[in-house]
Amino acid sequence: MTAALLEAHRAIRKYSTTWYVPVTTMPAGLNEALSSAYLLMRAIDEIEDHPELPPKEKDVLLCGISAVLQERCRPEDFKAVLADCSVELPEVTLRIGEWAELAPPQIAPRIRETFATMAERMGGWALHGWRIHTERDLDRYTYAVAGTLVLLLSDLWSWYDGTRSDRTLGVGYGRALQAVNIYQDKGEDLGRGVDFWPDGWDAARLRGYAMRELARADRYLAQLPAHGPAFRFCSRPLAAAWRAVSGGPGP
Ligand SMILES: CC(C)=CCC/C(C)=C/CC/C(C)=C/COP(=O)(O)OP(=O)(O)O
Repeated sequence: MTAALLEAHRAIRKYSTTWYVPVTTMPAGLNEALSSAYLLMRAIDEIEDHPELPPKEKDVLLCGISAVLQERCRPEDFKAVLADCSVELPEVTLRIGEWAELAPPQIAPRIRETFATMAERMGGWALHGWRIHTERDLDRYTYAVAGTLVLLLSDLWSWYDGTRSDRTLGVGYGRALQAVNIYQDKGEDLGRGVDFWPDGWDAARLRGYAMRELARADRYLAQLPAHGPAFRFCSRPLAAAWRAVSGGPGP
């Protein structure tokens, strides 16, 4: 294992109880691609969630990162975007150039495309104060920050060993996991002034939304080759998501 990949795994361990094992146990090639993807996601997510950054500045930083991802991804260009930030940013964000370089060149542009688009959309959500009033708003948010990740995952499985997967069900997998996070993190999110719950929704309604998407995620998983890397990557986080919503108020 290269020093760069080892560093990436250390960074993932700091942030994720859910994804550390799935990412770091993947075979060579997929491992670098998924490590790069996870850390690019975390790097931009830390800007979206930052408690002290003003919304306008979040949008400027996220659109600046998006632009560099659409250009040559030079580490110095990421540094220039982040240099004038008014608050201290976490290491995972400051090292975004390193994470972008980890991706294998044959598939790197596909990974960068996901995060170029995601960063721009996140900037818009932050700028407008995450106005999530209806189920359609929630659909659009869960698509932007998680559904599109599984579209990327499906392309990675296909690139790696030709694994075919259902991208419609894949969007459900992403939405499900994001909805479960929103279900679990309500107090924490409200504490920093962000409300992802559509107007008038109670726990039973959000849990119903999550369970409908979890059922799609189950079908996504069931269609993957048993015991292949894609199946192994997706199964554990999905089981954890089901556990998180089991036993709560019914839909
Ligand atoms: C390789 C890669 C991009 C993996 C992510 C795949 C995926 C479908 C993510 C859904 C979005 C989500 C719930 C992220 C939270 O991760 P987190 O690390 O905050 O989760 P945790 O707090 O539960 O550990």
